[in-house]
Amino acid sequence: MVVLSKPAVIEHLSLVNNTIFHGVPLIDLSKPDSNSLLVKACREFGFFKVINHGVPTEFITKLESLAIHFFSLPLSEKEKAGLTAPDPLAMATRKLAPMEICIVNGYVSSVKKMACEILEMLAEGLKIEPRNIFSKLVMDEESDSIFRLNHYPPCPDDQFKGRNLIGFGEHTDPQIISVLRSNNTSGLQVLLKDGNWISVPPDQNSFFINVGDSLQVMTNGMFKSVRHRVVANTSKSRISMIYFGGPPLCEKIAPLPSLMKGEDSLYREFTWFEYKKSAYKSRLDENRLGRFEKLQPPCVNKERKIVLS
Ligand SMILES: O=C(O)CCC(=O)C(=O)O
Ligand SMILES: [Fe+2]
Repeated sequence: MVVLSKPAVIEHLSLVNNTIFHGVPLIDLSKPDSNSLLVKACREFGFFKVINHGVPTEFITKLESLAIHFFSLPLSEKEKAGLTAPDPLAMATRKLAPMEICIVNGYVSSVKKMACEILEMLAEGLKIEPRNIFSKLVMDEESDSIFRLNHYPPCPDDQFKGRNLIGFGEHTDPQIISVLRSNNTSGLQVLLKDGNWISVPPDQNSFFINVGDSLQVMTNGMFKSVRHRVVANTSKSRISMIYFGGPPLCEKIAPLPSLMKGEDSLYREFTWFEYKKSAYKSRLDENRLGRFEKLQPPCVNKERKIVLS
């Protein structure tokens, strides 16, 4: 399914931190040490970018032109084409013309292949078997994956008195893995472990990868589902393209026994359908996994006293 978001869903006005971060892990997928670097990035950030990803440039440029065309249509044309949603928070969906289908399919199948390769490299890096333990969920015919195009019109500084507009509120992606790129326009921010939001510089030559909630659960919290948001750009229109690789609706999601090594499971088992239903009912910024966390037994501190609170 292709989903086109409404132009800039503006949630609230606030002062946001615009510190540019140059430390996003960059992983060259063609290098022999990439498996362990992927694991490290998923543990430390839940976010990284990849080069030598194998997605043909032609697929990327064609899709980007198509997206620019969609979003530059006058409102009346968008309405005619079913590109506007009646409710400002709803997503607009529409049927595509055969040529457009060809462009979207080419891009999505190539990006899906890359996402699955990354998931297989992660399994290798974690030394768990089979190699396709994660990727088979995305490869499955019934996989509940989504492809989304977002558009954020420019929000000039003078108009908003130096304040930044949040174009897409903070959240984590619920699926297994997300593959993102933009039209070389800044706006994406991620939350670091130290609690600081940082701006991610755009990069035309890379794909950005997010760990999703389901992968966090399958790794019993070892990999972090990254909290992120988008701040509207002051001068340029931002278009982003995201492929969300998800499992089949009936798939049971739980920590993998091969990764537990005697640890307690942090989450109770749930189906992807249950999680998706719960996530869509909750607020975007909520810790949506909270409802699926297991209550941990009271911890014992160094003096071996039971700590009850
Ligand atoms: O537009 C972006 O860069 C990110 C959007 C996003 O996080 C999402 O669609 O889940
Ligand atoms: Fe997201």
